[in-house]
Amino acid sequence: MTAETIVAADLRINARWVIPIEPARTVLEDHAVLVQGDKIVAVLPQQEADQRFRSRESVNLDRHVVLPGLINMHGHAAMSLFRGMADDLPLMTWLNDHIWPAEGKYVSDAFTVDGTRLAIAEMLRTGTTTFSDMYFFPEVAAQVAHDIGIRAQVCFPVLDFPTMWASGPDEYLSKGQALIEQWKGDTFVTVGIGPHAPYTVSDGPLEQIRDLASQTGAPIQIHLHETAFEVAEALEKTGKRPSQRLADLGLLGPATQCVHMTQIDETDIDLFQQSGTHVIHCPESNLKLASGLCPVDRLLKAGVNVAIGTDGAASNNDLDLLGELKTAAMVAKVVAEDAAALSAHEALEMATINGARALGRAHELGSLEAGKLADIIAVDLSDPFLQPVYDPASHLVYSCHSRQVSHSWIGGVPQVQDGCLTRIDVPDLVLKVQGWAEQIRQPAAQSAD
Ligand SMILES: CSC[C@H]1O[C@@H](n2cnc3c(O)ncnc32)[C@H](O)[C@@H]1O
Ligand SMILES: [Zn+2]
Repeated sequence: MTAETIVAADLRINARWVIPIEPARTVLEDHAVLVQGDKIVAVLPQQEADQRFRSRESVNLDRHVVLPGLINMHGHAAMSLFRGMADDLPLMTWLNDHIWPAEGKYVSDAFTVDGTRLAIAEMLRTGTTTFSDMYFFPEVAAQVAHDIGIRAQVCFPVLDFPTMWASGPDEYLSKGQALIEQWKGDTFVTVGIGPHAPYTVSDGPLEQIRDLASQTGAPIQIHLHETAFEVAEALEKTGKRPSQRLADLGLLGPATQCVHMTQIDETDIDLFQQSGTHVIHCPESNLKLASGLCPVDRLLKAGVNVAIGTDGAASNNDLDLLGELKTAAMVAKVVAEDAAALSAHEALEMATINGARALGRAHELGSLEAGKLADIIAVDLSDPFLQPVYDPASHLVYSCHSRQVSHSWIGGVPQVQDGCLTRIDVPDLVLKVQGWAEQIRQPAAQSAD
């Protein structure tokens, strides 16, 4: 018998429970996660780790559950500066009468720096390690995410009409193409194409988007079938459901992520299943704007990949993915009329491995397995009101609050330690956010005088 070689590691995380996501629906007890550089090298029982590894640093999390970092697949990060500005409105009134005028007035590169930092601070603090963004000044959001060290899919916007970022489809696409080139090969930032919605982007630009995506491999993310009105209006104008129009234009496929999908019939399910298109479910935004609800259970049973997103903080009104999971699980049961629909483990898969699949990064993200990137979070289950703990997966989805996220590492780098952000100066950020709020609040204050 030969003595086993001792392997060096940078970091050892000892956890009371580990939910690795792969293998599916597994809860490991008293295991260790070993990290070397930016990757996981082993997930194994602590006693075995004692024999096989020597680690430079050890973190003992003996009241915690450790799992892969969460993946928030849809949002508009800088819109955090509009949180609570226009509530209790349906989608088109919210957009036409409140959000789009405010964006025209306030959104700039400086707004995007501070708004994106605010969103990233909230997401990191609540367990997200990768997010997808669709907003103006994507070059700014990409740089902010990269500098902080959070992973981001940054989708540059495309609309038929001019905005503060571009004068029309040709400029959106040429600026976006330059961004794709700039970030090629980066481990933190990937660039996607973000046609806003079928009702704001016409066929010509959609065809250009299809060609750019196939030339570059860039993913496409689009708001789709958000409301019954969107589908009815499209049927009236084009004779087609928006999903069919996108399919006919060649836009559906494994690199396409469709956000919302509250209106689904059997033809949509067939299109998505056959093309490998992903659905991004945003239940809280759909509830708050009274848009409708995505039938997640039906889609999952049909083999469609469903990931989860918060949408922006102006329609949610937070970026807390654990909270979103609870909502998703509750709503899925009512929609399916089945209490077994979307179990706690399935909900956790939506926020981890399914997000990684939608990003085309399941080989390196979404589970705690040797060889994958060390994007790891820990949630402290010692709170008296979390006792007893029979099943940590149940607690994560149904009982925890995001403040119980205690630690987070991205590529092995600590981002949250004992509940504190390590790489963002929060007091300084809050001062800047208050400065924006004073400007944005001004018109209401004047009219009240
Ligand atoms: C093209 S940049 C993103 C654009 O989308 C707007 N937006 C935010 N939330 C939603 C939503 O739920 N449906 C449609 N559009 C949305 C945002 O304000 C930007 O203008
Ligand atoms: Zn959105």
